[in-house]
Amino acid sequence: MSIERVAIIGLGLIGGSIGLAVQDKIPEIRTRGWDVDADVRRRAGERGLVQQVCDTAAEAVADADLVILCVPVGAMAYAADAIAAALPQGAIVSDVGSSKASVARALRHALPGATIIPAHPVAGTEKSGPDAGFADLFSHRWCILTPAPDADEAAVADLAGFWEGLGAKAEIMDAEHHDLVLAVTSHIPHLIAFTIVGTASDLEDVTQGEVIKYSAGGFRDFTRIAASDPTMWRDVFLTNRDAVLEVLGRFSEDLTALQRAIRNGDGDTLFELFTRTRAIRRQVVEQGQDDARPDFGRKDH
Ligand SMILES: NC(=O)c1ccc[n+]([C@@H]2O[C@H](COP(=O)([O-])OP(=O)(O)OC[C@H]3O[C@@H](n4cnc5c(N)ncnc54)[C@H](O)[C@@H]3O)[C@@H](O)[C@H]2O)c1
Ligand SMILES: O=C(O)C(=O)C[C@]1(C(=O)O)C=C[C@@H](O)C=C1
Repeated sequence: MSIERVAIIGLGLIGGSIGLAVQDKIPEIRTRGWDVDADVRRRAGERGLVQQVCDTAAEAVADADLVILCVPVGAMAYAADAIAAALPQGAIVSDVGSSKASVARALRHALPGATIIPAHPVAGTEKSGPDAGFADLFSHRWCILTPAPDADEAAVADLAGFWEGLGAKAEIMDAEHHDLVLAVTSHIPHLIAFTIVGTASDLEDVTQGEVIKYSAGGFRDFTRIAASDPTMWRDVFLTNRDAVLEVLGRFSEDLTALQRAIRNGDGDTLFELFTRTRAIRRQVVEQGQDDARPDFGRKDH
């Protein structure tokens, strides 16, 4: 089966970007969408995020061969319940959640017998909502598919082909492994940003407003990440608890070692680490994770 009709449930940053990307890059696929929030549905219609914004979830999925749930991970089960009765036989159900193992369990429970192929486009911004999406968000970015070992191979291939059609690079991964890798590369970095911006703001009393006034460079970069959607990130940490706590334990040990090095005047340890991390930055840039965010690098960003 090749995909001809996609239904997008949740029309915020990711759902809206998928809708725009399909219309831009695979226009032969028809797009319908629905969001629980009436204001989002109205704005999605105004922006043309999908060809048809529906009044109900049932109408959106009625003849879809691919349904993609683009809601916060804590809302996946509710979204699955909303489509359950109307889901066509044989349709692929996927999602874009930032954590995978617990979402897959929730979807299997809500949609017994459905063809469920979870996925995670590793692309986003700190913005959210129906005004945030853009068609090139997924260009040259990874989309990690985490099918169960007994998943329908043709459905996995169809979904991988769909994401490649949107410009992404598809990769297959075990869900638990995905959750550990993303805890390292995405979840803990966000937690660090939330923490440092929170700490700096708490220190405003001491610094009398100077943290915000003089924030440039490093702190400013952290504030972009720390501006990310609170609902989304609350749900990520609650659903990827084990992997996040494991990586956080290791991070805390490394931080304590740095604290000791600073206290002891151990410059070699600091220099060695900073040399190593500088080389890692070079590798990341060389591996060409092109940043498709339209405002990336702009002065007002
Ligand atoms: N933001 C990112 O950078 C990013 C990147 C990759 C994956 N993701 C994942 O994508 C998903 C969506 O994130 P987003 O950034 O698009 O969020 P968003 O807040 O921009 O959009 C989510 C939308 O889902 C709607 N919604 C909530 N509950 C619903 C329900 N039960 N039924 C229907 N609609 C519902 C909301 O009204 C909202 O419009 C999350 O699971 C997130 O983890 C986010
Ligand atoms: O670029 C950003 O602003 C993001 O936070 C995107 C990012 C990431 O951490 O890389 C955030 C969450 C996702 O699940 C995938 C991508």
